[in-house]
Amino acid sequence: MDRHLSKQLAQVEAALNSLSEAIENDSESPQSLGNGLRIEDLGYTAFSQFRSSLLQLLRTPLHHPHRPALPSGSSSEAETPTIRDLHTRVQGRPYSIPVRLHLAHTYLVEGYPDLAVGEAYKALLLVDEAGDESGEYHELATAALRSDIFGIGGEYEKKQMGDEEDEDEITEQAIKLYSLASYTLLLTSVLILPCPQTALSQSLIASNSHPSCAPLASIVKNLRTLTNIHNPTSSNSTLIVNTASQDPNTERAMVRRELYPWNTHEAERFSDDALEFLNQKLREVAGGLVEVRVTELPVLGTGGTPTQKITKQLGLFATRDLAPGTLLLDEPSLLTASSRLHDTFCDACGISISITSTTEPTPCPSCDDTLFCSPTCLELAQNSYHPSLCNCALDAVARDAPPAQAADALYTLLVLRVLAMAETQGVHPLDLGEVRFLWGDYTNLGDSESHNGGEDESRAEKLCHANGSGGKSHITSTTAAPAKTLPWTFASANLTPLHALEKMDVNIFDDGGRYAPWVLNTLFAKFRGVASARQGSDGRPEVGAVHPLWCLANHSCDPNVRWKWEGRMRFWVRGAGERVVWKGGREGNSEAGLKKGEEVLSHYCDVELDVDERREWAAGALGGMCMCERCIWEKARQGDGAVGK
Ligand SMILES: C[S@@+](CC[C@H](N)C(=O)[O-])C[C@H]1O[C@@H](n2cnc3c(N)ncnc32)[C@H](O)[C@@H]1O
Repeated sequence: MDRHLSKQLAQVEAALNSLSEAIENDSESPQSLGNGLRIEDLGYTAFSQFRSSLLQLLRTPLHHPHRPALPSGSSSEAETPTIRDLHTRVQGRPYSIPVRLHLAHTYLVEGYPDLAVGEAYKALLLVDEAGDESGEYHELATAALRSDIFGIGGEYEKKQMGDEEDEDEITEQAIKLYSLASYTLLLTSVLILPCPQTALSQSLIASNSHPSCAPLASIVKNLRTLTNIHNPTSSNSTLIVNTASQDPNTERAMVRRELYPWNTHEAERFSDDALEFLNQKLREVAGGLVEVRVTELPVLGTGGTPTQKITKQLGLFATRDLAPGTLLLDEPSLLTASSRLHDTFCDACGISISITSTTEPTPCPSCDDTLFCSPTCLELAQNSYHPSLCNCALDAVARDAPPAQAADALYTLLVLRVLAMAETQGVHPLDLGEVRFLWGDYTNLGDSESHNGGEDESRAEKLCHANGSGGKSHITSTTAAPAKTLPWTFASANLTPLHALEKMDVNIFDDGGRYAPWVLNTLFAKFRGVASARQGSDGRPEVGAVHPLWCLANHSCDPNVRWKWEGRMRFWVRGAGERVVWKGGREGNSEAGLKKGEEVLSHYCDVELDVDERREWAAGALGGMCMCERCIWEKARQGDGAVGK
C-alpha cells in the first residue's frame, strides 16, 4: 500500500481510538466529551471490553486481507456472553441500545464485522428513535434507555450523581454517548471489511450530528483524503467522486459464508426425513421419474487439477430408464424477481407477459401496478407473499440497476421476496420450504464430511461448543483466517432490507430475530449458490429465480438433459443427436436417453463455449474449475494442440 494511504489509515485508526477513549473516560479526562457521564454507568457495562478489543483490532492494519478473528478482550471467559446469549438478550430487550452494542462488538471481535455493522446500525436507529419525539418507536426506545440508565441493571444511580439530577438531562447525555459509541463500532466495522466509502459517508452523517466532536472531524478529514474524494467549495456542494473511487451503496466487501454456529434453522439435508420431503416434492413436479440422493462430488480447486477431496452433496437421479425427449421435471416457483421497472413480467412466476398468450394477464385488485400472467398466479401470490407487499410502494427498490450491478440487484430482490413470504406466511425466512433445503456453499463445513446437523437446540449447542473448543464437528475448526466468499454491501445487507421491512410494516427491532443480519447473509449465501437468471436482449440479467428442486441437479459440460425456463422450469432428456460434440474430435456421449440410476446432469454455463471460457463462467457457481470428463479431455487435447481439429 502506498505510504500516503498508510499514513491516512493510521490517522483514522488513531482518531477512532481517541473517540473510544473519549466515550469511556469521565469528565476529568482531556479527551472528555464534557458530559460527566461514563458509558459504563449507562448500561453498556462491556464497553471497556470493546475498548481493549478495539486496540487489538487497530493494531492489525485495517486493509489486511486475511485479518484474523481476534480473541475477546475480556479478562474472564466465564463472564463473556456468547453470541447466542446475546441474541437471546436482544430478543428479550429489543429496544435496548447497550444490549445491541454489546452484540455488535462481540460479532466484531469474533471476526464478523459485517454482522457488527448490522447491529451497530440498528443501535443508531434506536438512538434516533430515542431522540426524536415523533419517532414511531420513541416511547419504547426511551423506556428502554431509562431502564438501562436508572432501572434494574442500570448502574447510574449507584454513582456520584444525586437524586436531584435531572433525569431528562442525563438521558439526553446518554443518547449522545450511545450515538458516539454506535458510530465507533459502525466505523470500525466498515473499515475492517474494508469499505472506506461507506465509512466516509457514515462518518459525515456522524459528524453532522456531533459537530464539536474532534475525533470524528479527524476521521472525516482523513477518510476524505483516503478515498480521494474532494469537496471543492462548501459543505453543501455535491461531492465529486474520483473515478477510481466507488459509490458507498455499491461498494463491496467479501465476508464469511458460513453455516453460523448458532443457526438452528438449517435442515439436516442428508437425513431420511429430508430426502423423503424432497422426494415427495419431486413426485409432485416430476411424476416420480427422478429422485434426490446423496452423492459425492470432487472439491474443485482454482487450478486445473483435482484437489483429491470429495464433498458429500445432493444430486438428482433417474428412477427408471427414460427415453430421449421425456419431460422429467416441470417446476413452478414463486421465488422470482424482476430487475426491470417497466417491462412486464408476471410478478409471481416471472414469465414475460408478452410471450404468454394462453392466459389472461391479471392485475392485483388492490394495487393495479402489480401484474400476474393468470388468475392462478394471482391466487398463488396472495397465499404466498403478495399481501405483505400490496400497496407498499416498493416497486422501484433495486430495479433498473446499472449493468454492472444488475446481477447483485437480482439477489437482493430475491431476498426481499423471501422476507415478504416469511411475513405473509408467519414463518421464519430460513424455515420456508423454498429456502430450507437449499445448498448454501458454506465454507466452514468439512470437505469430506457430511453436512448432517440436526434441527434442535442440542445441535446448535453442540456446534457452538465444537466450533470454539475444537471438538469433533463437521464445522471446520481452524486457526487459518476464515475464507471470505460472500459478496456484501452495506446497502444490500442493511439499508435495502430494512427499508423494505419498514414498508411492509414490520417492527425491525422486535422481530424475534427473524430478520437479523446473519439471517439475511444466510439467504444471500443460499441464493448465490442456486439462483438462475435470464438475460434480456441487452445482455443484462432481467429475471432471477430459485427453483428448489431443479437446483438439486449437478453440472456437467456434457449434460444429459436440456432445460428451459418460461414461468416453469422444465428438464427434458437429451437424445443422442442433442448431446454436445466435444471439441477436439471426440463424439462425446452418444448414449440416447437416461438409464435407471444415472445422475441427471444439467449445465450452469453455455456448453458451446471453449473449455477455458466454460470454466471461467461456471467457476462461481461451481466453487472452482470444472473437472467434468469433457473439460479434462478437452483441456488435455488443448495441450496437444489438437482442439479445433
Ligand atoms: C446448484 S447446487 C447443485 C446441488 C447441490 N449438489 C446440492 O447438494 O444441493 C451447485 C453446487 O453443487 C456442486 N456441484 C455441482 N456440479 C458439480 C460438479 N460437476 N463438480 C463439482 N461440484 C459440483 C458445487 O458445490 C456447486 O456449488
